[in-house]
Amino acid sequence: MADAALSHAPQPKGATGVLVLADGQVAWGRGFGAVGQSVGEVCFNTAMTGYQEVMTDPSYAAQIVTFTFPHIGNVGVNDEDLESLVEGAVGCVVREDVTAPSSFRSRGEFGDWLKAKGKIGLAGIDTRALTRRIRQSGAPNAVIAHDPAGNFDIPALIKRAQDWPGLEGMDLARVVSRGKYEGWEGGIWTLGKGYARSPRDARPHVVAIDYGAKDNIFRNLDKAGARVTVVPAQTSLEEILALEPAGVFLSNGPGDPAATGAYAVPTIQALLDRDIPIFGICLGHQMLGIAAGATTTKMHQGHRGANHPVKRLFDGVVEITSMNHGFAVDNTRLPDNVIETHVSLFDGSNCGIAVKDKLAFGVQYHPEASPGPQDSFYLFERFVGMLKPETTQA
Ligand SMILES: NC(=O)CC[C@H](N)C(=O)O
Repeated sequence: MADAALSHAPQPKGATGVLVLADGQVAWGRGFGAVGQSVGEVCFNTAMTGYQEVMTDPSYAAQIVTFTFPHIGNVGVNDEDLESLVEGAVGCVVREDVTAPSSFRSRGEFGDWLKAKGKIGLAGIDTRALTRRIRQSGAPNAVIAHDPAGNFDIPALIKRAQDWPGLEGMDLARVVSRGKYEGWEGGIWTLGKGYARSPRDARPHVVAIDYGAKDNIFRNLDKAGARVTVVPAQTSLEEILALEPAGVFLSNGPGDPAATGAYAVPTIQALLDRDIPIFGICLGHQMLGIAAGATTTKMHQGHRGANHPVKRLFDGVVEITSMNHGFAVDNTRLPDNVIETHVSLFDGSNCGIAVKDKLAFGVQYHPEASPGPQDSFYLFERFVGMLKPETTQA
């Protein structure tokens, strides 16, 4: 079977998986990972490494990730390259069949791992054609389905994709947020040493609100010298203040930032009013923008990859960044108190803001990498450097 592009073709012999778009087009392939069907928005990610981090990033909740890199799964999976244990992408679309893992770090096979996580894989797809479709017409809603016996009810799958309301207006942050308070332990990973142990001396206390966070953010805050307490998305202002934060961190997360107005935005506004230092990443950045009076929009195709150039406006330096977003702060109508600090060199969209007269800033990209370059680790140091250290030991 040749790599399948989108078409209205009938089911070819041997097809055990299919991607069914809401407009009725299908791409037939070979299923792997979990058996079943899942609905979501189809996006594409251009990173050449880091598929395990991508598939465990909760910001991909309700999305089906098309990897443009053709060989996915070939270095297997391990127990270290995880960004979260909560749900992320519902499935992935890849070009080549997953081969036997080849890496000294591998502890398992990608398809088995996806299956254990209930995520569906689909191989044998012309991922270039699918990516071009997304670039031309925007990210479509679709169902990804896997059945080893090859039984697919295509009209029912089309209907499921059509009935799905889509990401716009969808509040997913509170769904994927971890449910309990957690003290954070552990810094960033290095080869041969694993994850660093946090020193126990007095450090500035960061309360990190988990809207679907990637763990490498907390590891980087730890490395930059913070003591980190992770709290759920709907933690009240009073509970946050009772923890006596030196600063508050707003995490990345899935869904539409404008749909978090019932809980996140008012809390962030109140933190701004109290002049508490704030740092937001991706969804956290977008919600900080909304709290300060900006608006967000849904992008045509979004940005997902590990080599996106971003210009830092105050000194012109270009950072190569990791990205995963489908919404953006609208930089065509920023209020006077929101200063644009970074822009995308791909399309000029907003990539960073600072709130005037406050110690509050956010970036649209992922300075924590995982996967991706480490050009922007400095942001964690800048944030923790703004904060007062605790006088007593934690
Ligand atoms: N990685 C993120 O935090 C993504 C934020 C938001 N869900 C978006 O798609 O734009």
